[in-house]
Amino acid sequence: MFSLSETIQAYFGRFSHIMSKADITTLALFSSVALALLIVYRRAKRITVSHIPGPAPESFLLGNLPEIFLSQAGVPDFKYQQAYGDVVRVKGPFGEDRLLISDPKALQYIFHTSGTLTAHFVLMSISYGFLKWPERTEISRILMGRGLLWADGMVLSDLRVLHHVTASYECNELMPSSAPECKAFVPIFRRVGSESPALLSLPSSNLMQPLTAQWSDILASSSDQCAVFNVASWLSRATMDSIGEGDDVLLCYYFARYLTFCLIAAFDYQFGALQNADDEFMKAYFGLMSDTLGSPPKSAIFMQTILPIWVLQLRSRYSRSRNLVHARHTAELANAVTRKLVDSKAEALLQGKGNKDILSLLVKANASEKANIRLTDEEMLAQMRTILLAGHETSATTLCWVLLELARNPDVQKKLRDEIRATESAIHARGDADFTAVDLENMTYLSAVIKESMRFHPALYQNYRQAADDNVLPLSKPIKTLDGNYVDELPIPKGIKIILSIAAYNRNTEIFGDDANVYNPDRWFRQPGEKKGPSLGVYGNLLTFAGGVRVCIGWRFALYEVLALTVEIINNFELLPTPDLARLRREACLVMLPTLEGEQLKGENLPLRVKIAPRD
Ligand code: HEM
Repeated sequence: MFSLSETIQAYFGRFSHIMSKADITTLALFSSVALALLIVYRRAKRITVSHIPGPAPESFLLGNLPEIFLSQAGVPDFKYQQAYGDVVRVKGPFGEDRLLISDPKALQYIFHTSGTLTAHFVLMSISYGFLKWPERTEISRILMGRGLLWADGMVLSDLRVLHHVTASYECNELMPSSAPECKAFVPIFRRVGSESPALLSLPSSNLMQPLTAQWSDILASSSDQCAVFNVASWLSRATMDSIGEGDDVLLCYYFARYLTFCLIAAFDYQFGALQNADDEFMKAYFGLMSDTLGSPPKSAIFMQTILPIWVLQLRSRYSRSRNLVHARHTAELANAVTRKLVDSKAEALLQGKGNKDILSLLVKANASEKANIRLTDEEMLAQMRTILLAGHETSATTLCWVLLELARNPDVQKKLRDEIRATESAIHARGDADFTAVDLENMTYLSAVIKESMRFHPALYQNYRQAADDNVLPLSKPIKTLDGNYVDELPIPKGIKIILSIAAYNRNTEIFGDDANVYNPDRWFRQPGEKKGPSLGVYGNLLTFAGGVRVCIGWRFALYEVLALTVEIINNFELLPTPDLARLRREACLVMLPTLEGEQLKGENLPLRVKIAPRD
């Protein structure tokens, strides 16, 4: 082996006929030093995450995490975006560098490009460059068990779910790109919301009293035909009932992580949540998120961030802290409900009365499998609990924010009601009794209101990912680094934790216009040419349902549910703001829940004044 200076000397030795030996040695030494300096300089100039501007940490121990996890949802995201742009360096514990990203191209890379979904016969494999934060998946495990939201990486149970579901379905039924399965559920959403006699006569063993009928009764008995409702509580129960309903395959769809397919919501079960607000199961679910995840103490943020997962697991199993006791109690109730369902499906199958809902299919497929590849009880229940929570809390919250904006913007509310009633007249004129999925889709102002509300108030405001390997993020526009240079791509190290800000992306002015920070449904009628940026989300290019290989599996279901319930409520009622809204918070507890300042522990609260909407 030659040293660097010997190599250089050997090279310059070729010129010995024109240079003395001393000159060659000096030149070789000089070149070695220059080369070494160049390497050091290039290293120093190499852009790393620490060169990216960001807020000063609150403390060395916790960095910026208290502000990020204790503020109202989206508030730090918007603040950092304004001050530092769409890629922000934030600090974790002990000075660790993290990123908060709302840059469209970087997000597209993380959500879409870095993940691929490959079909091999009936199996699908997913390679995925950004995994979930382990401490966040532990939260999913506590709330929902080892289901779809929890899983990451090559999880055996995915293979099993995939196997069972594909064994039960024709492949084309699993891809609801035209969404016929979801549309088929519009009558159920309408029934949950409505008082239409035609729909009430749908066969049902335990028919709940619909939401509008109950509101109408309460208003009729009040002296001024007006009442203040905690709309959040009502909607939470209405969407729980929607999830529980359904006689057929609800929605189905692809995967999650490396291998998977789908899961489904048709439980073929009626929770009766609207009818019975005191139901123990419903009471446990109501307030679960705000109680277990809202405003965590700093010590909890610290522990969650630095403790190994097995310690967190022990803590969640044995801790006597109120929020963890609540989470365990809800898990037990949910397991009991879903276990009963599984047993009743198994019994029905034995008697040859099997239904076509997903649970029946799973039970059937599972029973016919060899023992070593059967879904365990725990796996089966976890998938069902995931659908229960992911499907009900998000839709209920979204509806809350839709109704809040309608109460705050009476012009928008009136315009929407006019469109709904004009459509209703057309439906009656053609001899039909009720809105169909196509009627809902064709209401352009309704669609603009829902898109705008989902843009402005995404129920899930952040996603949390960690780079599986060293990687390079492409950027939509160059970033000015702390030392004054510009970079148009950002190298990131393996393991770096990234917050994908759905809330901040949804307010990106380059994509949604200079007035992106204003609620304005009319923006959706602007020329499409005005929108720029890569294709990211499944609905209006919003990130509200995430995107790519881990997109929300229930987005179409949720969309029809929100459309149908909004139509039902606005057609029948006028919504007005109350003075309490001055205390309204966007509570950051994984899902962005409405709560009132000073009463966060009471759970979701959206107090709106409700009147019957007069007809001409
Ligand atoms: C407006 C309502 C909804 C919103 C805003 C929403 C949003 C989201 C988002 C942002 C994700 C990605 C989460 C992550 O990767 O960490 C997600 C995943 C998921 N959603 Fe939804 N969702 C809604 C309704 C539903 C419904 C109705 C269901 C079921 C019936 C559902 C089931 C799921 C499941 C199982 C996942 C996990 C997918 C995976 O990780 O592979 N969601 N949802």
